[in-house]
Amino acid sequence: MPHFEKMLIIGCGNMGGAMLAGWLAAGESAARFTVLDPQLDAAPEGVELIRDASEAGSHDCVLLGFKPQQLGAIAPGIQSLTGPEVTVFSLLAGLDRATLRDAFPAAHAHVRVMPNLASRIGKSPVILCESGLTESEKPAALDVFGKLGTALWLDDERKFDIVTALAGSGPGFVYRFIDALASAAVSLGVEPDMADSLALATVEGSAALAAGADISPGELADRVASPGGMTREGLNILDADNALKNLLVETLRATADKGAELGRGAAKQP
Ligand SMILES: NC(=O)C1=CN([C@@H]2O[C@H](COP(=O)(O)OP(=O)(O)OC[C@H]3O[C@@H](n4cnc5c(N)ncnc54)[C@H](OP(=O)(O)O)[C@@H]3O)[C@@H](O)[C@H]2O)C=CC1
Ligand SMILES: O=C(O)[C@@H]1CCC=N1
Repeated sequence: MPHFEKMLIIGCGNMGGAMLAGWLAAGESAARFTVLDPQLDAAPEGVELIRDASEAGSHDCVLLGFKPQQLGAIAPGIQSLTGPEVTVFSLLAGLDRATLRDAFPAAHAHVRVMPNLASRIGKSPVILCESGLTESEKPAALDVFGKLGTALWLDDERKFDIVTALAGSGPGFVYRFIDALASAAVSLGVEPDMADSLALATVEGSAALAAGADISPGELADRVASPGGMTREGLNILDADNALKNLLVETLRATADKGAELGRGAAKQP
């Protein structure tokens, strides 16, 4: 029997909505999905939208898409949806597999999933860490989430918060960088509209080139810097005392620390 044929998405806001849009854009049938979300205005065409757990039909997996801080309040009301035939996929940042097992003890398997908002356009990394899947279900899970971009297993769960910071939160940091690049140009006299559009086009083209290149981004940076030319002077500012790298180490550390804090908060809940 095929695995993960019918998914119930519980909480379909920014992230759940981006994933659902990504699956539909990838050609998945809308009939495979039901959304449970009390306030959501509408679900995409053909996707069933229910407001209460009591309205749910059958499904073989749920995708938890509400906030980690809501686990204690929501879990008791969805026990009946997470029985022994159902795999729990969780987007809840910071919440480990043990917490998911405690919250949904009857479920068949528990899988942490960390995508990002580029799921909407099929270009998200998706990190998975499982407990309880059978050998035939593992590739099926990779296939489902691989439709949103590039899915991969992380076996060492201790690294989940840091890869969440990198790949889940990462778009936030990249958007901030694009904004800062444009804003720096504005402060040096470039018109705001032109600065915004040049900064975005530069990051888009650079990422696409790096994705298709057979050399690393570090080497590509050196290729941009013509010997004796302009770019090296700018790179020297970013590289001095590892300024940019150190800033990003702090950025990822603070982000991952918050994941651990969210995890401890959820583990304390009754
Ligand atoms: N945003 C991102 O880029 C990423 C988010 N995540 C994870 O995804 C999850 C959701 O985050 P995000 O999408 O940003 O948050 P949102 O607030 O946009 O989405 C949460 C959704 O859950 C709904 N909800 C609230 N209460 C219930 C309930 N009782 N039953 C069902 N649904 C409910 C909310 O409705 P309402 O708005 O009406 O309260 C909302 O639609 C989090 O766990 C986060 O860690 C993971 C990776 C990236
Ligand atoms: O900010 C958050 O908590 C979520 C997790 C990763 C991205 N957004």
